[in-house]
Amino acid sequence: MEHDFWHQRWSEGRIGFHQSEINSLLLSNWQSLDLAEGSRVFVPLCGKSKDLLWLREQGYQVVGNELSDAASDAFFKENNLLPERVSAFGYEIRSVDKLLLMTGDFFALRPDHLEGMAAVYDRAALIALPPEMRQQYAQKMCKVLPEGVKMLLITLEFEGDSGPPFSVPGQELESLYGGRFKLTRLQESMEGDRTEVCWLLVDKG
Ligand SMILES: C[S@@+](CC[C@H](N)C(=O)[O-])C[C@H]1O[C@@H](n2cnc3c(N)ncnc32)[C@H](O)[C@@H]1O
Repeated sequence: MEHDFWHQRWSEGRIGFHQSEINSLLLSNWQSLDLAEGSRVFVPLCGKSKDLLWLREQGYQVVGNELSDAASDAFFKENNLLPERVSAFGYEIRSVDKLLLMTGDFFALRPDHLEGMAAVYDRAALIALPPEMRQQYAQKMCKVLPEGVKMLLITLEFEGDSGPPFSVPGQELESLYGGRFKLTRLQESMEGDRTEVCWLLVDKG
């Protein structure tokens, strides 16, 4: 999926994926990760998700990554947060207490960018990508994430394959992440004719 596709969606406000409330599967399943307060949590392809704020409120150090500068800017403005801003490691970085947002390409991330990350929260990131990019995305994740990391992953399952969003069934997740992680299907909820599925991934170590 080309960068221009996402830049255009943000500039035209075509962001139907954005939720005005905290994701309910996040709320009911996050405790399964059993993370210590203060742990570092990575939120890839985060848009301007309010889930970032909820994670911060739980006492974690939250690091988001988003391609669109418009999305990052909107996140801080809409939540009345005044970030410090620097350009570093090829990313535009905005930060406030316990929350840092790296604006730039996910696929350019390196392991040192995600040092000490204890967990990942992926909602609507993997399902935003077409099949060949999902492979690259999962490979990149496995390359840059430190050992012992856990992940809460929220996917969609439905008939049809013209996305985004794309349906990502359990067998595909197993082939993408099963080499490194043990996958557990925690919960699902119906969203119209789509099923939103929440997975726990634990590093096999
Ligand atoms: C379907 S949205 C999900 C946003 C967010 N996770 C949420 O729950 O609202 C996918 C997001 O990924 C961003 N994105 C797409 N390609 C990216 C890339 N290569 N690097 C970083 N972000 C990217 C898009 O700009 C978009 O905001």
